[in-house]
Amino acid sequence: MTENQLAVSVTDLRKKIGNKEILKGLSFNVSNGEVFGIVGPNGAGKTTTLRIISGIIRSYYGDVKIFGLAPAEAKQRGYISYMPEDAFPYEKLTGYENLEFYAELYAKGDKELKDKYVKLGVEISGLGKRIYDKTAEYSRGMKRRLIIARTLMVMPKLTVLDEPTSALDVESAVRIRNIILDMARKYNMTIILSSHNMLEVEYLCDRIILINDGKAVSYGKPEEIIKSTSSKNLEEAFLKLVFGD
Ligand SMILES: Nc1ncnc2c1ncn2[C@@H]1O[C@H](COP(=O)(O)OP(=O)(O)OP(=O)(O)O)[C@@H](O)[C@H]1O
Repeated sequence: MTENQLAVSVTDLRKKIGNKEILKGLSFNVSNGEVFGIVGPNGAGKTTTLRIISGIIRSYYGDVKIFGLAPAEAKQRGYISYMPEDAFPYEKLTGYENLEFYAELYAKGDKELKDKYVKLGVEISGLGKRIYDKTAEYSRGMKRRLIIARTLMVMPKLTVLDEPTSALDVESAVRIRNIILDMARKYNMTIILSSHNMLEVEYLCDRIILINDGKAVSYGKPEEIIKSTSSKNLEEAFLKLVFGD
């Protein structure tokens, strides 16, 4: 793989908070146009890794490059659109106004570009006329659809989604997964997402890194990991790799 096909490269990433080592030497890369999953149980270090990649946590050891740039620089240039796990819309605004607000940040005064982002956001959200209601009146699933639409509509070079379907019912989770897959296929987007749902990443991701306690347990295509551990699915592979079940 040549350098310019690489969207993200992470080499020997380490992070300590206080005396606790949270990331213990993670290495992986993500190519352009790939949907990549960071998977692991609660507390494995997924959010910390995503926050470093997104340029939010700036102190760490190791080397991280986003399209050849330090994450903070890539963030500053507007290359990255990041959805935190606990992201919520502004409840006093309508869905449409929420999209306008976020579009403005990325369009930086370009009215035509802003309108293009908002139009795409409305379409991605699939909220129909409800987009003009105050988001305080939305269900949890509708709020998440709006937030996902907001994150994707600016067509970033890199989209980072922290647990996009956590705490959603089945119907909402399926809708969100379909949005992610549709956008990835239609626009060849580069997306990194985290999840503790092994079956979800098996469905969504081209390649994954399985992490536990800040370390990589496995890395590659889901089907290869399943095959190499003689498992029925990724969940079973994970249990074997971590607990030797
Ligand atoms: N600011 C902090 N101070 C102290 N410990 C922290 C801090 N941030 C994260 N940690 C610890 O680092 C470890 C990894 O946390 P992180 O949120 O990255 O994991 P995660 O895989 O995203 O977990 P979850 O699936 O629960 O969101 C956890 O043990 C967490 O308690």
